[in-house]
Amino acid sequence: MRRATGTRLPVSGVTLPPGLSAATPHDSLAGIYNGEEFVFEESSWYIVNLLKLLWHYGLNPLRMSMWVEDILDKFMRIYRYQTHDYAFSSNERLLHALGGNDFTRLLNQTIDEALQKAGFSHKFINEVVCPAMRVNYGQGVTVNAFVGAVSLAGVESGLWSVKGGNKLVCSGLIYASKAEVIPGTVLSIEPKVRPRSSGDPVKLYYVTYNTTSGLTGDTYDIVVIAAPLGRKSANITFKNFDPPVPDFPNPYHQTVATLVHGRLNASFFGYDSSAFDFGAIFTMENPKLFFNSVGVVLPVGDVSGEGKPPLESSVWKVFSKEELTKEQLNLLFSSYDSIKVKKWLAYPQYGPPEKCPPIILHDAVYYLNGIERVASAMEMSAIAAKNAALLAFHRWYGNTDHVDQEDLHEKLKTEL
Ligand SMILES: CC(C)=CCC/C(C)=C/CC/C(C)=C/CSC[C@H](N)C(=O)O
Repeated sequence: MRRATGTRLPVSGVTLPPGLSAATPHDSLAGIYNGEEFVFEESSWYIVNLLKLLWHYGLNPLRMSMWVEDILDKFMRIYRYQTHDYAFSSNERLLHALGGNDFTRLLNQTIDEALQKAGFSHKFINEVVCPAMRVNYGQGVTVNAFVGAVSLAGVESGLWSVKGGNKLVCSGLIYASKAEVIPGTVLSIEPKVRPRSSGDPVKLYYVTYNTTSGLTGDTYDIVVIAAPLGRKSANITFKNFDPPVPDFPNPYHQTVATLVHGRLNASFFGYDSSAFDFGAIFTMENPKLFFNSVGVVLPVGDVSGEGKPPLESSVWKVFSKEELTKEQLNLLFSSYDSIKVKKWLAYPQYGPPEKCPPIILHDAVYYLNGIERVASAMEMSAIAAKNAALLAFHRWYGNTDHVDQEDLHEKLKTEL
């Protein structure tokens, strides 16, 4: 793990000051663009930045950090609960155990409503909070307030990145678990009851999957689904379930990530190329804008700045709702030599009040991705996975004392 050099809003340095010095010559600056002009341009001088922030937004940035920190402090309780093997049978219960009604309320209101109630200014919400939602979740301030808080945590300074890419977390976990991976696509799951000469019959699930060698399958005691369910994502048929697996609406939001090796067009942003040193451009809501953010992709771990390519020949990551047309690319870049486009259903389409999909789909069928409706992030998926493992274990052995326990915070305070 390395300190992240990625997407950070210019307001985030306020809580963790990098020092009263100028940024290194290789440090690129962030700006907030409203579709016509920059409403905020980061300065490479910490003190100038601080004064600019105070001038534009008063104490809102500092208060925002404190607001997020307060939620984060309560959220971190989950690691303690899981260390003590406690599990939750629904995402709402998990959330309630961490922050009580304050947390469940966050699911039922927008980040806009929550921050307005907390006294943040419209200007700050539109110019700072909205761009953070757009870069992280491709949506505006109508997302639920919990994912809003996660998104704001994601633009603070002091984050860490995985050297080599986040995909190493998945391969590392598979390796550590010694799991045998069968490459293929799951098509259906069906309960099977196997009679036993002595005692109760064994309840199993037959999972059918398509592999390179054709259609095949196997029986399992416990099934854990770790892919978003839906017609456009994991299209799994639940055959002959009694009771049937409930249908739940699960809309996902399309995001297009375009990686471009080239030169950003300063004049598109109304700048002369010699004075244009933005490495991250966040955007406000504007129907005329065809992208959500543009940011330079930097290697993880190179804190010295040495080895970083000059901004003019960098790799840029553009997030947009739709695939960029040739005309749009030519507007945004004065020249480019290679492009990679990834269109995907990256996270839920958020819209409070949010109802989370169940974790338990059947006796021993568990579903992890419901937690994405609370907030979609790899940290959340890791928590959901550990919760499902603990839950499956406790339900298998009938340990009711470690499932859906109330007042865990108080209980663990006195236990330790
Ligand atoms: C409750 C709070 C404030 C934080 C929970 C901890 C957490 C999940 C932190 C993640 C912060 C982060 C890196 C957010 C970026 S947005 C997610 C990103 N788009 C992704 O796909 O992972």
